[in-house]
Amino acid sequence: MLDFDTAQSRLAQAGKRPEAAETCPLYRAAGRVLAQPVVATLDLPPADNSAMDGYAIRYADYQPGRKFPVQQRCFAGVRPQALQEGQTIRLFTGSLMPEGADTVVMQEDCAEVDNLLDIRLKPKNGTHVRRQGEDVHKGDVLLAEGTRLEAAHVAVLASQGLVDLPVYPQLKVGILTTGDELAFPGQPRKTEQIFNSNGPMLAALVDRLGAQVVHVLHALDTPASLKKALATLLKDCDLILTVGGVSVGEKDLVKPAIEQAGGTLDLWRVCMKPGKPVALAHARHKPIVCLPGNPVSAFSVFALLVSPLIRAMQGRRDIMPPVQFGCLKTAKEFKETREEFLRVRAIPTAQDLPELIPYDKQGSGIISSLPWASGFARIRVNTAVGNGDVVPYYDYRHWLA
Ligand SMILES: Nc1nc2c(c(=O)[nH]1)N[C@H]1C(S)=C(S)[C@@H](COP(=O)(O)OP(=O)(O)OC[C@H]3O[C@@H](n4cnc5c(N)ncnc54)[C@H](O)[C@@H]3O)O[C@H]1N2
Ligand code: MOO
Repeated sequence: MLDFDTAQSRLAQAGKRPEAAETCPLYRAAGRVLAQPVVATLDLPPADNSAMDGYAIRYADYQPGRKFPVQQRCFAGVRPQALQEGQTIRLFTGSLMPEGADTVVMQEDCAEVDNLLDIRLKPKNGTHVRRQGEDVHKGDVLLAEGTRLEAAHVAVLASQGLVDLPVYPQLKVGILTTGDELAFPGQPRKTEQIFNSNGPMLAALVDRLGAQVVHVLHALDTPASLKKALATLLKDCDLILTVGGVSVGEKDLVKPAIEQAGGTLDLWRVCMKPGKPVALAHARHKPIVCLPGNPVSAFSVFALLVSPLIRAMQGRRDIMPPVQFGCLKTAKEFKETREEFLRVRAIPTAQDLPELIPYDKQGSGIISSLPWASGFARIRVNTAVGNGDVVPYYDYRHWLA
């Protein structure tokens, strides 16, 4: 059995990074991955402007008690006149600074009567002016290639006036569930069947990572059914995720079906709990990850082993999310012969580290543990861990994004 960290880095490198780029409109850019760095072509702000509703003056003109005639009322979006000596121009937040003015007096610190401004509080030289380029300089690298675009990045791109962006094509993922005991939600369920929760769950996980779910297929436990499904997935997808049928049972036919389709098995079985029977194969240069059928195992393997592979194949820069730490709060002691990933809920505390509370049922079929938890606590192999011990914590927010 392969150790967890080796398996994680081998899976992360099991796919090709994208080469081609395509164009995506700004309004559809959230969730996409930049294929080129973005360099500023515009200073931000593009020109000095007022940070307050107030009055522009030349600081050198100020004397206590002096009244300033209001030369112009200059709203944001209006071009200001050049300020004449001893005068003031009425400005609003975002109005451009008039030529010759260097200071803005907030309207709360002065009073305008009959077109004359009386400044009641001595201003500070240069105050309340937002300087050209103080945010961004023309030529700055704003976003790196491989950045996954979120709303914050869209704000930066829009502020440069960009409408079309170079992005990598969306990764196409195919999902294959297996097993005669499964009925899809919406289909009639026989007494001997359970609903197929892994198919929809994996589709949601893939979608959340910003990849495209091309197929969610189901194969019966027969070589012919598996062969047909694999052929479709290999034709249409860049990455294939199968689930179930990879353990040691007589109907665990997925690995032989991949080999029959011309694939080669790269690894099988990782020293982790849940998730041991996970396999990695390649067919037609495309990675196929075979996830264990138990729903908690499939979910955990996806987060910890598959998500870095997907990020890499999407062309993202940061493929391995941060691992944090937390303090276990438990009445039990944990010790396993495999690296264990407990489903835990992290509770912030006044101290540095959050408390990690394990769900009371930790079996691989306990679906209710998944939405209850906020992440996984890692229990090192053959190491007894109990209340108050500090352990690595893998937060869903990072590992499923
Ligand atoms: N003799 C042994 N038995 C098992 C071993 C072992 O080492 N020796 N390993 C156990 C471990 S650990 C796991 S994990 C499972 C993995 O088995 P498979 O990947 O072959 O998965 P299946 O047997 O097909 O299914 C396991 C379990 O999950 C349910 N399942 C499967 N697919 C779905 C789905 N799409 N939605 C909901 N539930 C699903 C299935 O009904 C089974 O209950 O093997 C252990 N056994
Ligand atoms: O690996 Mo299994 O995933 O322990 O249940």
